[in-house]
Amino acid sequence: MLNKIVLASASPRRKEILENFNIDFDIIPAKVEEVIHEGEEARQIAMALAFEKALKVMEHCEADDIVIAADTVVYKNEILGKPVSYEDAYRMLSLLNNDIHVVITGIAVAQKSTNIKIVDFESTKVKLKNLEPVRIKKYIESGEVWDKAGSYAIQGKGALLIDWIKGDYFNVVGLPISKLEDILRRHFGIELM
Ligand SMILES: Cc1cn([C@H]2C[C@H](O)[C@@H](COP(=O)(O)OP(=O)(O)OP(=O)(O)O)O2)c(=O)[nH]c1=O
Repeated sequence: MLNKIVLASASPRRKEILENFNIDFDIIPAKVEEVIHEGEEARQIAMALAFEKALKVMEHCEADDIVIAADTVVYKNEILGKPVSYEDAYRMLSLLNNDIHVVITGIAVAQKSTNIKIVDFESTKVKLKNLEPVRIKKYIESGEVWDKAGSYAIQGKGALLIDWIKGDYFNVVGLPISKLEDILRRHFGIELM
């Protein structure tokens, strides 16, 4: 019998990405408080939060279920999560403006019955164009910044802010699908092709 796959995420983007591949899955959102500790590295935070989400959801699953979770952060001198206000979004986008930053997604895959617990990360470099303050304001007013790490969505109107990217595009959107397949193939014999 095939193991059930559970995506531990409320993010519509993660669901949409995974739906494009050869895999049936259920969704159980993970409710974890995203606390960032002083001095922690971005990749450490992204991996720890992804791992926490996977473990939380695993409690509600059958022992054979394979649970997948992810967490995305944006990093430039500091770790940027989701904006909490207009000012916060403006500050983040001004920090990222006309420069290179990295988007890091932690990915965790876990199964209770085998005690397999894998945690890894993917990193993508993104360069933003030189944006006039009025363009940044207009973008925030578009309304898509709110549930996005770093206050932009590359898959939305945020595409207009981007100069170039180096690495996996899907990693920026929130799910490093190629890295995920590496993990699923290697540890569970599951192919997404
Ligand atoms: C940089 C960037 C982030 N994002 C999103 C991906 C993530 O959904 C979000 C970062 O928040 P996360 O905390 O990683 O995820 P989430 O709260 O949306 O969902 P869950 O914890 O239930 O899995 O930012 C984009 O959609 N596009 C982008 O270009």
